Amino acid sequence: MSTRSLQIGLRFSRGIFCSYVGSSCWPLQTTIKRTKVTKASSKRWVQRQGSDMYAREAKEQGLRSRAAFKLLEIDQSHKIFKAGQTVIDLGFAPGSWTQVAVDHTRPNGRVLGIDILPAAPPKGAIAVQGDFMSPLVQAGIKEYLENPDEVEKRAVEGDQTKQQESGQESGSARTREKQSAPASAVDTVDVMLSDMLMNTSGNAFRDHATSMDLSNVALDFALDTLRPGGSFVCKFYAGGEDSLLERRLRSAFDRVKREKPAASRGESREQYFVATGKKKRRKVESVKGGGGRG
Ligand SMILES: C[S@@+](CC[C@H](N)C(=O)[O-])C[C@H]1O[C@@H](n2cnc3c(N)ncnc32)[C@H](O)[C@@H]1O
Repeated sequence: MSTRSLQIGLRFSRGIFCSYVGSSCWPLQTTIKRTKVTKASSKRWVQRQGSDMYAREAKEQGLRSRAAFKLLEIDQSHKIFKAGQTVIDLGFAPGSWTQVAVDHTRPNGRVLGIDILPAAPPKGAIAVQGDFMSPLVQAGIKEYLENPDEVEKRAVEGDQTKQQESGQESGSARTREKQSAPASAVDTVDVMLSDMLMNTSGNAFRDHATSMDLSNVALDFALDTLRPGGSFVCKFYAGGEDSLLERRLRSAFDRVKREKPAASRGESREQYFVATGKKKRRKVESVKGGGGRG
């Protein structure tokens, strides 16, 4: 195992831009452990991709990954997307779900991707880099949702002035942003997607626990920000506690289904919850058993 530190800041970017929100780069020092990718394992991965029809088709259609086909199948069955919707895509990188969301919400849709890793958003989307488990990152997303036009404008302005700013200046801006980050809920999101998962460790218990943490925190955020009637699609790594997550979903949404799309590899324990028809007045406090660890 090799350990590397990454400086994670809350940065909104559009296309090839990489802009700070105003001057708010909140440096959250995050240590990410990475398993060394050996030559043999990367060769096996390349071979598998080559013989995989979804990977081939994704390449042909200009989609950033084969994962797009999972969301396309889910949308075909559950009719999640409509023109003009606001969509949040948690764990968006490399961005094929975001591409599907942009395409299916035209015209006038708005798609925001969040990922802990740096990645340029697909055309038509905006992205923020940060650890979604951080309350500061969640506050930044809520700030965006409360006034997306303003934040996008500031992102462009911030990009123009960023190069002139010193580290010290962004430190004081950070304090201002922390103080002004809104805590209020904003019911403006139509669809919340979460495909978040780091590389699995091979330890089924640990991978399941990590996945439940991510899913519960994503659901808490969805309860705060989804409109009544909104939809939540969430990847999870199956295991003993997924029935608790399902129970929470059932208390907050009219319909909840487990899905294993054809493009999801048979040997993988990943599945998806598709929850549609968010009930009115279902907030975190009324839907017990949340992650709440953020
Ligand atoms: C399977 S990939 C998503 C693929 C994506 N849906 C697509 O179609 O291209 C999972 C992503 O979740 C991200 N992720 C995992 N944990 C995260 C966290 N705590 N905050 C933000 N992103 C996270 C990973 O960095 C990774 O890019």
